[in-house]
Amino acid sequence: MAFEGLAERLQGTIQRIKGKGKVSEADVKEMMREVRFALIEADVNLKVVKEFVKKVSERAIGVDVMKSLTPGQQVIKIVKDELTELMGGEQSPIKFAQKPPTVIMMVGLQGAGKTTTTGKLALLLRKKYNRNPLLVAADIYRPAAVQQLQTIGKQLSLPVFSMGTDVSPVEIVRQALEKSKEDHNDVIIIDTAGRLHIDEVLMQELKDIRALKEPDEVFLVVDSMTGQDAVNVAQSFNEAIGITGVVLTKLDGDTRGGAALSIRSVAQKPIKFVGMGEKMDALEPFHPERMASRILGMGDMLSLIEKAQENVDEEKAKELEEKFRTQSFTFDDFIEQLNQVKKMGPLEDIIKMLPGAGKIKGLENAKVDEKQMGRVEAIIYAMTPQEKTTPDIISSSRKKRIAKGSGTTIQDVNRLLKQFEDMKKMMKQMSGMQQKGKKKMKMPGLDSLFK
Ligand SMILES: Nc1nc2c(ncn2[C@@H]2O[C@H](COP(=O)(O)OP(=O)(O)OP(=O)(O)O)[C@@H](O)[C@H]2O)c(=O)[nH]1
Repeated sequence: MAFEGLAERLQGTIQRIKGKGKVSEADVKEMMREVRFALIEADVNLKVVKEFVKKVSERAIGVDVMKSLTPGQQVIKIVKDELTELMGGEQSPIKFAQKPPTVIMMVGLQGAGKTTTTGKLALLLRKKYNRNPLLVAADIYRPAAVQQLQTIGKQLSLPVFSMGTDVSPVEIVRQALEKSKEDHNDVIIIDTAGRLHIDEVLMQELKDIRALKEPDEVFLVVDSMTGQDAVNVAQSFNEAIGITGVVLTKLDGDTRGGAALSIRSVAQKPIKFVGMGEKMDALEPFHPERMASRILGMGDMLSLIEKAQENVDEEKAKELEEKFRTQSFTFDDFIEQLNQVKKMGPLEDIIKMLPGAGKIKGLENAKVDEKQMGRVEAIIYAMTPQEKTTPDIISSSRKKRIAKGSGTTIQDVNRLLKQFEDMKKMMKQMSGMQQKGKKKMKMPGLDSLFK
C-alpha cells in the first residue's frame, strides 16, 4: 500500500500527542523531529521537508486552546492542513476549452503509464463528463504503442486516430484535429512519444505539436514509484515545454509517497489525477485533503462514499440506511450488501480506505477470500425465510440442518451468526456516531473474510 511507512510513523507520533491537554514547545519539537524523519524516509524532497517542518512548528507552538479540540488534536489538525496545502490544497479540475474541442497532450517518459492513462482518462471523460473523446496515437517510435492504444480504444469502444508509424507525429496530430471536426469529438487526447531520458529531439517534437494548436492541458504522466526522480522529471518537462498538471500513476503500488508530497511544491504544478491500478477505471481525481487524511489514518471516507455512490443503487442505499437505523437488517440484506460490495471492486481496496484499517494486523496484504464469501452465501441460502429475518430462532438442530444444506460445518454457521450480530452492533454504533460525529468506526468480523 502506498504511503505505508509514512502513515505508520506519523500515526505513531500522533497517538502520542493526541490526548495531551497541554502541548509544550518541547512536545512540538519532539514531534517535529519524528515528522521530519518520517518524511525523509518517505523520500520527500529535502527542501520540501524543511519548509514543511518549519511551517507546522511555527503554527503548533503556542496554539490557542479551542473549545472543541484538545491542544493535541489541534496540532494534528495543523499537520493535516499543512499536508493538504503541500499537495496543492484544493482539487484541481480539468480545464475544458470554451470552444470545443479541448486538446489534451499526454507527455512523459517511457513506461510511466502514458498510453494506459490516455485510455483511462478518455473513459473518465466519457463516464463523468459525458464527453466524446478522440484518442490520437502519436507515439510512432515505440513499435507497440500505436497498437496498444488501438487495443485500448477497442476495449472501451472509443475512437482512435492513427496513421501507422511512417508519418510524422505533427502530421498525425494535424490530421486528427481535422478528423475531430468531422466526427464532432469534443476532446482530443494525444498520446505522445516517450523516451528513456529527456532529450532535445523529443522536446522539439512536443513543441511542434503544441504549435499546431495550443493545448488546453498538457498532462505529464509520472510513475510515483520512482520517487525523487519523478520530481526531477516534472521539473525538467515543465521547464522545457510547460505542463499544466501531473498524473501520478501506480499509487496503488508500494510507493513511499515522496513524489506525491513533493511534486506540487517543487514543480509548482498540481497533481490532477492518480492511477490506482492497471484496470481502465482505475484513474481518480486527486484530492489533497483526502490524501492527507488517508496518510494520517483518518481514513478516506469521502472517496469511499463517492465510490459507493457511483456503484450502489441510491434507492437501495437509502433503504439500507433506514434498516441500519431501525435495526431491521436481515440476512437477505446481508447478501444484498455483499453483492453491492462486490460491485464496488476489489474489497481490499475498499478496506484500505476505512479509518484505522491500516492498523488491523494482517490486512495490509489482504486478499478477499472468495471461498469464504461463497461459504457465507451458501449458508444464507440454506436458511428458511423466517430464519433469515429472525436469526434468533436458529437452534442447534436448525444449525445442523443449515450446515448440511450448505455443505459447511456448524462452526461455519456459528461464525456467520456471530458476525451478523457484531455487524448489527456496529450499525448501532455507527448511527450513534453520526449524531456525535466522533469515535472511530470499527468493522468487527470483517477479518474472517480474508485469508
Ligand atoms: N499498478 C498500476 N499499473 C499501472 C498504472 N498505470 C499504468 N500501469 C502499468 O504500467 C505499465 C506501463 O504502461 P504504458 O501505458 O504501457 O507505458 P507508457 O508510459 O505509455 O510507455 P510509452 O508508450 O513507451 O511511453 C503497464 O503495464 C500498465 O498497465 C497504475 O496506476 N497502477
